[in-house]
Amino acid sequence: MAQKAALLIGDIAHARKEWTAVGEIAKLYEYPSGSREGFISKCKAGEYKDLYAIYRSNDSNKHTGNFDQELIDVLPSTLKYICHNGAGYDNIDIPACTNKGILVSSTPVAVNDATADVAIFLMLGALRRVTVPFQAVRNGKWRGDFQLGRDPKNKVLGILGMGGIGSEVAKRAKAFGMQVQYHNRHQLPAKEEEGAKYVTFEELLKTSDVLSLNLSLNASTRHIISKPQFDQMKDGIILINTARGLLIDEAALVDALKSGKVWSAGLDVFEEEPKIHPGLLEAGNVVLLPHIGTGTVETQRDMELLVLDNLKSAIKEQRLLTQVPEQKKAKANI
Ligand SMILES: O=CC(=O)O
Repeated sequence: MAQKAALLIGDIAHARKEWTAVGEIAKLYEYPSGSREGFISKCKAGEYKDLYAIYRSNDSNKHTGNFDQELIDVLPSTLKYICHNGAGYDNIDIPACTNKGILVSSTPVAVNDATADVAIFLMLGALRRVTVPFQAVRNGKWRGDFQLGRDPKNKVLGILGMGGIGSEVAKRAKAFGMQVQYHNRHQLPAKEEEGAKYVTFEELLKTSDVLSLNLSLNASTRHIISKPQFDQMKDGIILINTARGLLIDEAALVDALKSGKVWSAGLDVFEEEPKIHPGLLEAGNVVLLPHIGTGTVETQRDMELLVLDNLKSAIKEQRLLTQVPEQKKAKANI
């Protein structure tokens, strides 16, 4: 039987040695950088005609664009697995992959701690409205227009999306003396609830002092926080988003910040990254980070190793370790 081939798109920064070792069980290709057109023409020219598995990442999306229907159509028919580096995979058309018999994995769990840490960092920053004094001290104005902040203690934290990251946010928030409640489509078993109270989406909006978004982006969650949801929230709510920018209608958020409905916000993700709505850049009550939730050496290495474990398992055992849930029932067309 011919040797299977694996393609790395983009870079591996922390597990290069482990990627090279995959060469013992597969032929290796790399597409380190380039354009979408360049990648599509290589596929069309049959350069990867024996390809069995791909390693790609949210970061390498800049070299290929989204793995949408157009791109999936030109991938070689020998391709069976896409091992994706990222907890979010909204840049991959999963139904299109399933239809072509391609199975996809992502990197849940490995991202949980680092992303939850950034959610808490943003929450504390938003509670203290840190942006104004943070900029003032660097500009030689000492505290500038400093205003008093708020304590997390005794505040109600609402978590929308209590998966791996949401649970870690809940654990950390309890250490600050917060009361935690959450909403998911289904209530979790008690042992996975981290002592948080299950409430409806409406109740979450109406009763949370701080709202943290920890859910994935898909067609049904796009703009899940928009004007009608802001209208239901408590006046002076604090909003934290470390998940995906498109969960929030940014223009509606800017209005809600201006009106005081939202007292402050902490954002690591934006609707049209790397563009940021000018109303957010101007607002002194918003803490901004440039999508660095998983940006630690330890987490990046853990994520890369998990992708490689998926890749090796696909090559050796025709099985993914962390297959995306939408595909759990799909079978590889092997
Ligand atoms: O945004 C980060 C990720 O999806 O892992």
